[in-house]
Amino acid sequence: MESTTLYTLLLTIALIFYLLSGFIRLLVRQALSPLSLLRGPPCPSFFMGNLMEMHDQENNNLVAEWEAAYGSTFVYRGFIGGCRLMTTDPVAVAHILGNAYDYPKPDFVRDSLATMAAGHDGLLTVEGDAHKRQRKILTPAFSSSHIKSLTPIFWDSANKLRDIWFHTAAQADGTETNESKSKSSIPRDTRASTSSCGSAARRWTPLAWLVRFGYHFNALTDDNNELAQAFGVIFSTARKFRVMTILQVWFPFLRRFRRNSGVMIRAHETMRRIGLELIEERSRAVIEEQREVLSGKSGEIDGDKTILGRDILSVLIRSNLATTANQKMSVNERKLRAALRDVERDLQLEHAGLEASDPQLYQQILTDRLSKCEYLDWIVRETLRLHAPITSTMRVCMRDEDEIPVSSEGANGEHGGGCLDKNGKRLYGIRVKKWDIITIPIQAINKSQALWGEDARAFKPERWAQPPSTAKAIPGLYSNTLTFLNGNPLDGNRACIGYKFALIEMKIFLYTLLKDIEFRQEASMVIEKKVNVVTRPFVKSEPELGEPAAIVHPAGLFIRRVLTSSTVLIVTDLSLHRIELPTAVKHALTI
Ligand code: HEM
Repeated sequence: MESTTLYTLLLTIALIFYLLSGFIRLLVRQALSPLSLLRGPPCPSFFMGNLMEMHDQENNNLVAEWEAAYGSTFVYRGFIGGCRLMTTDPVAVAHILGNAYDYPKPDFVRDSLATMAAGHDGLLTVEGDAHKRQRKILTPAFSSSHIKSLTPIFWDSANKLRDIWFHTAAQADGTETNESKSKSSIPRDTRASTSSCGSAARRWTPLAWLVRFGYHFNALTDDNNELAQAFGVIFSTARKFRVMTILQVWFPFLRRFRRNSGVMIRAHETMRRIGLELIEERSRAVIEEQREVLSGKSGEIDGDKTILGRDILSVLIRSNLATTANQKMSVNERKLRAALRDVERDLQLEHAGLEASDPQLYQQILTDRLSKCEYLDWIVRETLRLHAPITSTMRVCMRDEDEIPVSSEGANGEHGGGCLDKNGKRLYGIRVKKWDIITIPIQAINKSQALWGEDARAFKPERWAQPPSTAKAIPGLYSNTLTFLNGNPLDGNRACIGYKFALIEMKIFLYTLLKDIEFRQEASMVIEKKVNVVTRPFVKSEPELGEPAAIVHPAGLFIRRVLTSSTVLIVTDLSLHRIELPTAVKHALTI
């Protein structure tokens, strides 16, 4: 054989081997994984494992069925039959989530989150020291006192959304008059169709987030807003089941050939540009503000006074700039003032006419009352338990080897505790190796009958009067649910940083919308869940609507304006939950 031919042959073999090496490594890793000893459902496809049947798991009880058949800890199959651990065992979950830096999100999950919206350097996607640093910087912006100062923005947003619905409802029926543009004069018999509410509601979620960072309100109503269009592109391409997507998980070079990548890149560029503009604009304003304080032209920086002072970005920029002792002291001062203001407000509440004479103060007291309203609180807890917007999360073991402990006392009602392997041997620790993938089924744990009782899948706010003691084992940040992930981290905390934000915002939105609008669902309307970055309701019976319509995030509440019904139907499941106004929201409405 000629030497050039030989070289060409060797080069070709080396190239093929290089291209296949990732694949071969994956096969070897999967074959050696101790997870292959565990039980689990049959694998319907060599190539896709159980992934196809899992695609609609938000709308069926697949994980619960697997749990009933194989116990709380088992394996399912991923790409080319690789074993992935799935566990609803609270002890195992606490170990995995509690050691967040040894069990990070797998590379393909981070890449997909980054591509959607989070960016490669965002808090949601970075790991290790970079995460620790970002979390430390961001934490002050999510403190209770700061969230309290942000509530006017939530109220403004809630009112704005309500007005958009009023407006589109009136437009849909051609009944809009100058008068009907105002809240009080919307015709009572106008019905907002899902389609008419669709575009405004679709735009609402991502843009409302930006408002928290100081983005202008007009974006919510302007159809041609470039940021709204960018979000539209990103959200419409999220989570579509394609073989190519699975291949991109394991062969990163294929990620270059993402569909719509040109459009996506432009959408990302728009988001980035507007984000940077916002930062620049806020930085200028904060620096100017501080210059005035230092020159004595104005008093102490009081973050509560202006919209500028209240948005998250300004707080972050301030905390980045706040290095002098003088400014640090002002935080204590602000706390003292806030405490004194609270006392004053409680007193003023006793006076009639406060809403008219001092609407802002009234709003603040109202917010306080809302957060203490027991029944509203139960509704929110129960909605978040049954309808966690993030239905599962994935982790990968980065320790060379580890043994994940499992409950010794029959987690989820199993006899004898532990978990059974393929040979019927009882294990009290699950051996895993580096790169083994783990799924934490948040929704299944939140709805587990073993942990929550026989009626676990029913929407029952009253359960919160006395939650079952078995549910206390769930290592959740909030209400013994995993909705916001872990509450007892050992090394690294990847629990939701914004959960208090979400809770108060949900209450304000519920209050505002329920106060002014009546709701019902037509019997023919079928609502299911659809994952588009987060899980949102989707009108299955009206597929022409495409994307989810008329949705209040994050409560997962689908609403439609109706005539004269005196009841409110809250759609939190495929079945309806009829809640008579006097019992469901009376406390909130009569504050
Ligand atoms: C009902 C509403 C919300 C739910 C159910 C929710 C849930 C979650 C969950 C489950 C995670 C962990 C994701 C994972 O590691 O797989 C998370 C992380 C996070 N959430 Fe939320 N979230 C909500 C609202 C918010 C809000 C309002 C904010 C901010 C204003 C926020 C900011 C974040 C951030 C920054 C992280 C990343 C934290 C980290 O990795 O250190 N979330 N959230």
